[in-house]
Amino acid sequence: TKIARARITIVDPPRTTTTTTQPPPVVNGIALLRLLPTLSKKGLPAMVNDLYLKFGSVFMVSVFGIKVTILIGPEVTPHFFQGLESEISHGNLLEFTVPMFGEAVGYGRDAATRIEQTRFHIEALRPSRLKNHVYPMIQEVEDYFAKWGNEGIVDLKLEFERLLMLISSRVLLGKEVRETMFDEVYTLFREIENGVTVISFLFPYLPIPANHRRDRARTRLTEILSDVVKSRKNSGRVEEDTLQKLIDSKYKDGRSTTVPEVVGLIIGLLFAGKHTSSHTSTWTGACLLSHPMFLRAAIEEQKQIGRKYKDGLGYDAMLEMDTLHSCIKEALRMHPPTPMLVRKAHKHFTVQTKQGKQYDIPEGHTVASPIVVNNNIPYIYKDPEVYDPDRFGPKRQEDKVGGKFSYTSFSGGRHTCTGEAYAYMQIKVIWSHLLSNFELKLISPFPKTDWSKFLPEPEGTLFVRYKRNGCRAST
Ligand code: HEM
Repeated sequence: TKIARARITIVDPPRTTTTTTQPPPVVNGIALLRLLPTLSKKGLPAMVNDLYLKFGSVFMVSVFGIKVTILIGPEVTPHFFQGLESEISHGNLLEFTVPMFGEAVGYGRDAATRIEQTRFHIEALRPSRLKNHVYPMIQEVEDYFAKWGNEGIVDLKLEFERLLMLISSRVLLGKEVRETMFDEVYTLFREIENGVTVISFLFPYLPIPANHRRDRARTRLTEILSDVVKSRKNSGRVEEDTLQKLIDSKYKDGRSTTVPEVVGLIIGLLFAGKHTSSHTSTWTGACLLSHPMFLRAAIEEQKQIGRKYKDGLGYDAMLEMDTLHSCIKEALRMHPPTPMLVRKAHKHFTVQTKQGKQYDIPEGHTVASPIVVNNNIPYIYKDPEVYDPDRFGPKRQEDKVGGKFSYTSFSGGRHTCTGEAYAYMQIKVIWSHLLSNFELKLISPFPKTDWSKFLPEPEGTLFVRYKRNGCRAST
């Protein structure tokens, strides 16, 4: 049985046949004020959904004096996702990352350099490179859960946060950090992460305590990582991790990456990959452990794959875990860690809705596409409020049938997530181990989403009772 959870339900807006281009409908201040109770009680997706129902898939709101055009659904988002950087880009919307990653990378640099640096990320995280990372991931996961007792109660959210950082430090940062400096790096990184708030997003350089703590933490983290990079460069020592790939990266003109660039690039990857994967692992657990039918199917798949790969699971085995993959993908559909994508339109463009209306989006507008609403459109996803991993199975493939940009948890087009394959791999390694080795029971209620966080997460704790397979429960 599928257990429906109380979530937003989106109905298709009425169909019209107008074809003349017009400006997007404007949501005025009064309409926004009327939705404040919805925002405080049900959160951002419910509020944007209400606007979608009323205004359709394209509308404009004014927030803090900034005009934001909202685009919802695959019909109106192709240009948003794949338009040229000169026509639509992040503009200065990611300025808040400069004090986090440093001025040597990303939005501290010009667009051409940034594009080359994105290529370094893409090459360092290529799925083919993942093969080398799977064994270290498995080792890290086995060592971690070996420390659990035969039975007990744990907060999975807390466990995953630490475990994901352990995996990242081994696979991304490398053995120097993992073996001798993990605790300090973990603490510093959390300080930088905690510095990401609505205020730091809007005013990244405001002299407030949170920004000071973030700056102090980055200075120290930069010192530590710079020493690691310099020591490798000086000694000629070469490792198998992602840090090494960034050290070995070269610009088109043959120039090597500098130490501050390598450090900024690796902090950027840590930031992009850690909280997203850790919250997705938690949501996957909450969804699976509250849906017995899918839990049984995922456990059965582990048994089958375990029988096939008797000598131990590796890269190929992980790729065969289609059921687990769908369970994670469905948790991500319903609980995307990045709920809203934003861009700046440098040139006006036109969109056409499913109903045939055409809108002109003016140059200079901030444009946003809410993943939380895109992923719940009922003409693409049947009963979108229901956790149903089978929707991605070979018979239904709802996201493929819905067309390009129907599933946007990893964004799409020009800025699609470079770490998607890596993310699935590490979450599968974790859940494959848990499902194969433990009986798990959810104790906490199904978590709500904490919308007060800049990057929303499962609210509170996620307590589960575990019992190691083959162990008798104590009385
Ligand atoms: C479940 C886990 C993850 C989710 C849901 C996720 C989601 C996203 C999204 C939505 C974007 C696009 C933002 C935009 O269009 O503005 C993005 C970008 C990115 N992600 Fe992920 N991500 C995940 C894990 C990871 C991991 C593990 C890494 C690396 C280790 C990573 C690296 C990146 C990078 C480098 C970008 C920037 C791409 C660009 O701007 O060109 N992500 N991610």
